[in-house]
Amino acid sequence: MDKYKNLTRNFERGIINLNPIQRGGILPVEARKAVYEFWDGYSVCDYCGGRLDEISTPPICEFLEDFSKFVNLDISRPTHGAREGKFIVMHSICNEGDYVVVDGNAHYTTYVSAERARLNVVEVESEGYPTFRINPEKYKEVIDNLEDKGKNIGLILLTHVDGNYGNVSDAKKVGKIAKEKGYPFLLNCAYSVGRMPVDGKKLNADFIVASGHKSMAASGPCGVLAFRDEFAEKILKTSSKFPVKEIEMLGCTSRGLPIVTLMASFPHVVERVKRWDEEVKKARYVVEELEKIGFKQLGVKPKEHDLTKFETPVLDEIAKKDKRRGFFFYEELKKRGIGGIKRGVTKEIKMSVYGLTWEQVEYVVNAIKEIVETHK
Ligand SMILES: Cc1ncc(COP(=O)(O)O)c(C=O)c1O
Repeated sequence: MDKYKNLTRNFERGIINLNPIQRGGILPVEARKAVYEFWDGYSVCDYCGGRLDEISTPPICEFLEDFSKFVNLDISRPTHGAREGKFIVMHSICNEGDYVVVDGNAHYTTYVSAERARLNVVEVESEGYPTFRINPEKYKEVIDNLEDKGKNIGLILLTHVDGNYGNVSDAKKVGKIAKEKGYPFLLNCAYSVGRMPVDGKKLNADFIVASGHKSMAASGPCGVLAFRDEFAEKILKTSSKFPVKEIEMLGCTSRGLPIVTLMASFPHVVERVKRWDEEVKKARYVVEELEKIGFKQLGVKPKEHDLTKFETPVLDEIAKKDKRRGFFFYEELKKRGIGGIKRGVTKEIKMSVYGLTWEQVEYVVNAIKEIVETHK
């Protein structure tokens, strides 16, 4: 039992963390304070009248209304994350064996959600190396092809910002195609809602899934599913035996600390998305500076999102000579108080400077330049 004593994160405090999946989930002070109030199990259930989304102390009910306005859709429900939101939509609005059309950059959780809902998945391939761009027109081709074969299409899904290249896809166009063809359209906003402004109706989305721990400054796991009124009947169907309980939510989803941090961070998140242009400038600055030392940005150029993937042949060359091999980069960064880059990997790296101050961004860029210059 000793292994459970004094659990620590084993991640340096105060380190600048460049891991893209973690940068959007850092809690502001207000949310950290809420942790101390709500750390017990079922801590949001003190005044529950039977359903999570109707709780007003703490203000979950109002939060869901505020969130719907934030993403400009009609109804919202808490989830445990983006993946659970995708599964709920697939399971409630599709029929077993239906086809889901997804982009070639879709996250693995899109595929496992579809599998769990017993659906088939067809991909719209990206344009491949080096941009990996998703061409909205290709959705039309894939849909036509499925229709010609007499297949039932249940859902069109697009990853708004993918987790590999940080490409911002043209949701509005894909949504328009889905609408013209008469299919519901789900936008996976795990990497967008909470970082950048997202307007569901403007983007022609019927459903948006968001991730609290990835992009809304919340503890994991939590997220939100927002959708249009017309899908309420299917998504919010209640149990015949327990008429107050929504089946797709298994009664209640996030019922403790994570949803509290999501709410406590919400004002901070609402403010930070207004500064999105500045975050994009930071990402472009990083690309401009690191391409000077031989890094090559993959994905669409110029950057429109903080998640940035580089090919790094220069690091690979150094790794061949350095006795620490691929680990030299991680170790040199660590010495300089920087973490979050995968250990031992030198061919390609993924990073983000989202939410760092300009001073920190410059520090990171200079540290990487110095490591390369002094080791090559
Ligand atoms: C594009 C994308 N969608 C979904 C997810 C999963 O989000 P969650 O953990 O909230 O289910 C990720 C995680 O990396 C992602 O990159």
